[in-house]
Amino acid sequence: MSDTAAPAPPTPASTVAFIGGGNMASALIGGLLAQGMAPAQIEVVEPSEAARSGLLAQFGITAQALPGPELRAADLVVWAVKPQVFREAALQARPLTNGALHLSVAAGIRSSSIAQWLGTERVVRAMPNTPALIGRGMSALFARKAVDALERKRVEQLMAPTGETLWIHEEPLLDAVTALSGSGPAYVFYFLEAMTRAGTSMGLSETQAHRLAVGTFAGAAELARQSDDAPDVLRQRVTSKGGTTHAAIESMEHAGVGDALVHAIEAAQQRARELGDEFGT
Ligand SMILES: NC(=O)C1=CN([C@@H]2O[C@H](COP(=O)(O)OP(=O)(O)OC[C@H]3O[C@@H](n4cnc5c(N)ncnc54)[C@H](O)[C@@H]3O)[C@@H](O)[C@H]2O)C=CC1
Ligand SMILES: O=C(O)[C@@H]1CCC=N1
Repeated sequence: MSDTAAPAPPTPASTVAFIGGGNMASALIGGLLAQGMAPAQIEVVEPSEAARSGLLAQFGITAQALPGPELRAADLVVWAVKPQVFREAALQARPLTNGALHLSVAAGIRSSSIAQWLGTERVVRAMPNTPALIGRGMSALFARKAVDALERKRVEQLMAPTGETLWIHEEPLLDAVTALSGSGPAYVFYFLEAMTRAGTSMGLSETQAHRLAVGTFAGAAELARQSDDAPDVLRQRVTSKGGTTHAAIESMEHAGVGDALVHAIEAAQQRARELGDEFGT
């Protein structure tokens, strides 16, 4: 018998695993591939045949219908399933993912529930939004205490191609983030729909109205981003005394549009809390 130790089996390259391969997972996977990660370093568990075909066509990734031993190579597991199925999915994958850092994008589900289901304290939550698909997302991140600085960097690196990130240090605020920026793109689209409807009812074509509304949103948002002035100051600059904008803003104030929007966002926050209560531990 030789006293030379047998060569160690090659260490598999570290991989990132996604549990759930829908919209949010796709946005993150697109970013990882753009960073130069190979499709073979990305594992996806996705029960829907249609979604698996989509992942293969879009990214060249062969997703698995069920969690299997390939998950063991993942040092980072991203949870991109709906809150309603998180617990079941976590309990299924738990024996295969010990040792990994976990990142959840699920709305409402608290990190204490995730830690309990997965049997680890190494849990980060992110709340992204759909502009992540084009690298213009706005995400907030929250890490449990056991997550070290290097692991936080790892998460930042994963999120970087999707847009801006912001760490928050009080987990309950993630429900506010979910309500504001997580759901926020839908509010913008809702306004765009209404503005386009107004345009067509005044005689513009659908295409003209859509282009004018989208261009206005994009330009005004960029102006707000670049300007040192607060939105109310920027608004006042558009609003000539006795002019057209004044007539519109007066009408909106009379209808309570601003307050209604605040109430709507509070309803979203409340729903995020309920999701945590209903589908958490
Ligand atoms: N869509 C959005 O704007 C945002 C969504 N989120 C959160 O991201 C999470 C995913 O949302 P989306 O990607 O929009 O949903 P989605 O429906 O596009 O993707 C979820 C995927 O999970 C799969 N799935 C179901 N059961 C599974 C299981 N047991 N194991 C693995 N995969 C399973 C589904 O087939 C589906 O493809 C949700 O928790 C949501 O709260 C967070 C921020 C924004
Ligand atoms: O509507 C939802 O529940 C998810 C979370 C934020 C955006 N979409």
